[in-house]
Amino acid sequence: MKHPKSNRKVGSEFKGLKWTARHPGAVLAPAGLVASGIELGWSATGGVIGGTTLGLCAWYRAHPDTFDHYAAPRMRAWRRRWSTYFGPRFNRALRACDLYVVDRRTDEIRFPRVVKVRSHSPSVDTVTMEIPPGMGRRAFEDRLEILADALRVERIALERVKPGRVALVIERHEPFTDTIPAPDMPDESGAVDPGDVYIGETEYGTEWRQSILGKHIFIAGATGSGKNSIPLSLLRGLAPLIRDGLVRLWICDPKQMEFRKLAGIAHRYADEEGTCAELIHDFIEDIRRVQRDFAATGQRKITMSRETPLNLLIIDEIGALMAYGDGSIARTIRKDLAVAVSQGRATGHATMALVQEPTKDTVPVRDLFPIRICLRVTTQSHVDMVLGEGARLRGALADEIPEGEETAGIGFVIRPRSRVPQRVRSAYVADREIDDMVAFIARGLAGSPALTVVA
Ligand SMILES: Nc1ncnc2c1ncn2[C@@H]1O[C@H](COP(=O)(O)OP(=O)(O)OP(=O)(O)O)[C@@H](O)[C@H]1O
Repeated sequence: MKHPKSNRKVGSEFKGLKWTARHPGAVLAPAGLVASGIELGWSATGGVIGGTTLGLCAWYRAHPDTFDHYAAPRMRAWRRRWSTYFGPRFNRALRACDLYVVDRRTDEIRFPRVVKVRSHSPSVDTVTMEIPPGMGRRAFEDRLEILADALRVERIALERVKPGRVALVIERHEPFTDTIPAPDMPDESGAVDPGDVYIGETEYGTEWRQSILGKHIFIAGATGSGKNSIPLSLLRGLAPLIRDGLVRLWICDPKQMEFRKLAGIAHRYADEEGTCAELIHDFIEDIRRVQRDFAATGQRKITMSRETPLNLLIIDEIGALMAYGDGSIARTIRKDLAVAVSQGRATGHATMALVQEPTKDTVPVRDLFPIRICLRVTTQSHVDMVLGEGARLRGALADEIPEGEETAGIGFVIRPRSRVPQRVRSAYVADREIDDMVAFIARGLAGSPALTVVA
């Protein structure tokens, strides 16, 4: 039944009760501690707290992978929920940005209410807020910059969760302020593990490493975002294996830029759309050849040697190839890549495709690549196109990375075994270092001794 609205505000005791019902933990946890202190004694309660803290410290030290995955995001989100996105200071920031509405009858000020805080990574929080009636999403959109200044954070992006709810994706600070120097080139093949090659750093201060053993990697980034530095960093790490004929490069370079320098050390190199399609087709034929050898010898897995090397196909600007001609090349490439991705693992054939714009031409092939890297892109929608649905909401603000050399090589990958984006930066391989690498590889390519390393 409809009833007339009163001009009186809801009593503060009932507001308090409502708040308690919404945040039972905030009341139950301290109440539980006091009850335990009274019932079990303060020293026993202190012992339990101390034991829990010690257990967490031991977990933190002993198993960083599981701690960073399970415990750290929850602890960080809890801390930020109650220290940053709560109370008068947070409301003051909202007020300074005009992010509130005033009830015309009661003159009560209503702020957007924080419903959930997630802190998937140390540098990004996702704060879901319920917006009060009378306030639109546009109000947030228009004030994101001043809100970022008011909260003293790097930048804020907005995602719509559902009607009446928005999520602020808050990038607190930029973890990468310096260029990461080019990776060292090991002297000997024995010092390289192709299953674990250095590319750069992660926002956790750990090394960003990647396997090329039958892996398929898709790299998206606008022009100047630093895409090339990813394959080039990998190649420096793999240099002795390429020099010794244990890894073969197949390069499609329709743009004829940096990769042109690698033409002399590549097993195959093509720089026109038609010849690129042929090269990709021959790569598939190579997979089939190894499969036939497997069938003949009963082998099931490649052992890296000069006779059976690993193969790495790099396709620069796959978008250009997919959009070329009458579509027949795109169809062939798509079919061939589907074979490479589904069957290349056992035969030691890895692929790496680079693209400036993950548009609808490239979407069909993008889904074939299990590992995707998104550097700076020009549109919000590109982020989820590359990294998967909801990636931007979980903090992958790749469209918000400022354009410029100081941010080149910065991007996001989805952390293995989770859907959480991780900010990464690849090392920078300058022209001089590409030349050094090419000279190093070319010196030994012909006539180095046969070597066998198990992949
Ligand atoms: N990893 C990096 N770290 C720091 N600076 C980088 C990095 N990669 C590239 N740069 C700088 O950014 C500039 C642009 O990089 P680059 O041209 O390789 O980007 P790209 O994404 O490959 O562009 P395009 O698609 O146009 O080839 C480079 O000239 C270099 O100065």
